[in-house]
Amino acid sequence: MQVALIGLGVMGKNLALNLIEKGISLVAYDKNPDAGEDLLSIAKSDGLAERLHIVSDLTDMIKRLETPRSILLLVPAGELVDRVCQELIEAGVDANDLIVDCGNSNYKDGIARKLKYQNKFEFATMGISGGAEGARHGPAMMASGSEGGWERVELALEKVAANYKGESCFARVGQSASGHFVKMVHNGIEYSLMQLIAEVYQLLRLGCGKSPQEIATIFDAWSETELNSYLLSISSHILKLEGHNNEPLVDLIDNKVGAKGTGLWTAQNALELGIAVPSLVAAVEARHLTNTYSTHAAKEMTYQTRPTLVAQLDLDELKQAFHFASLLCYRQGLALIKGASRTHQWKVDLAKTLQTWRAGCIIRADYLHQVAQGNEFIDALESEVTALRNVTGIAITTGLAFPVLAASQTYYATLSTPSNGHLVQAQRDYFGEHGLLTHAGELCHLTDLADIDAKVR
Ligand SMILES: O=C(O)[C@H](O)[C@@H](O)[C@H](O)[C@H](O)COP(=O)(O)O
Repeated sequence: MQVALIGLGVMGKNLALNLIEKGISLVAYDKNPDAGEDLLSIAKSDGLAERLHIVSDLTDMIKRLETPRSILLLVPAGELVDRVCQELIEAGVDANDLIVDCGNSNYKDGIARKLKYQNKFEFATMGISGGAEGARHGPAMMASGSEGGWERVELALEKVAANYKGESCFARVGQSASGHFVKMVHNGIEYSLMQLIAEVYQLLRLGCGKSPQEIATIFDAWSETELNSYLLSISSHILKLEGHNNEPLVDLIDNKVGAKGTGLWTAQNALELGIAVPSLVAAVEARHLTNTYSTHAAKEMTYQTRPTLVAQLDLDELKQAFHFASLLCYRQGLALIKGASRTHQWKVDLAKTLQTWRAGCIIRADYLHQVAQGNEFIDALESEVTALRNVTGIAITTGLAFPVLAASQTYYATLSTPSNGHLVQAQRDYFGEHGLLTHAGELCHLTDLADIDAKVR
């Protein structure tokens, strides 16, 4: 089996080592020759170099590849993807060749490129998750499209991808650019889970006066249960890191949170599609808010722990609330994927999607089998519904910020309690003249509708 890989940055280099380690013959290229040299020296020291060919230009790459060719792109999202595609066309790719964009590209670009290159080569998309570690030892791979070329490479990628109980975390999840959409939503859920863990940490640290070490101990205990997840484990490890004077390393990190765009796209697309994902949107806004005040101002902010509050907070109830809110983050993400798939006729297979998230990716968690059981399972978790309500209530009274916790509680309350939409509709009707109040009047046989017409000026 032979594939090519263009882009030997952190993800590309590690995926290259994974591919050749799994017995795949690889032709690799990066416009920065040092990246190729670096990869070759690592491959040599790992005894993997015999299956690796570093080329210095794309024409040489095209010559070396058996036809039809399979080429993976791991270059930064945006116009660079098109520049490389154009260079590959000039280098001689043909209509039977498969080129897969594996970066964090916007799915809308994927749809456009599929049309743009349809007579030049087969363009496909695949989301890869797991960071450097995942790429090296087994990432999650969310592929999409019905291009004939997939048959040629999917066996190899199934081997390269993470594996969960004998099943590969490589799958073709749906049509067209749904692979990038699913990866985008993966990242949207990632943002919300990271923020949720930070909010539980904040409640325990500032709300209850616990030390990072004590919070790490609580997270470790939770990791012994079905709450075990990659993000909880790394958070516990981070909170245990200390300097020479036992100062928590986490305290030396600036509060300003970065973002490369996939979370924002998730929020934007959800609003455009009319699908509510408040926990995922709240996580994006929480990052934005950290950038609205200066580092100095942040340092000036003080907070006094309130003993009364400490007594109220039950750790087991906190664990239940965290679990439930986490499930709701996935629920919102899956609802968004389902809605987008319907709108774009992508036929996304949610079971396959969840299979790709079982291992290797950033949002992998032991409770994913519960997510797979669907909303009925979540709705049956009555004690956790109460726990989320109670903990959110206590959290709010601290005066600290809990955007994802509160958004998750509000999301579930909106789905499970009577709506107040009728008044909003009546208000819209009042100044928008949709005839709703008049119709309501007629329904209850009001003969004189003067009261309705007597509008407030
Ligand atoms: O699944 C993954 O491997 C990660 O999600 C990866 O894609 C990347 O780390 C994110 O893009 C981070 O996003 P931000 O930089 O926006 O936090």
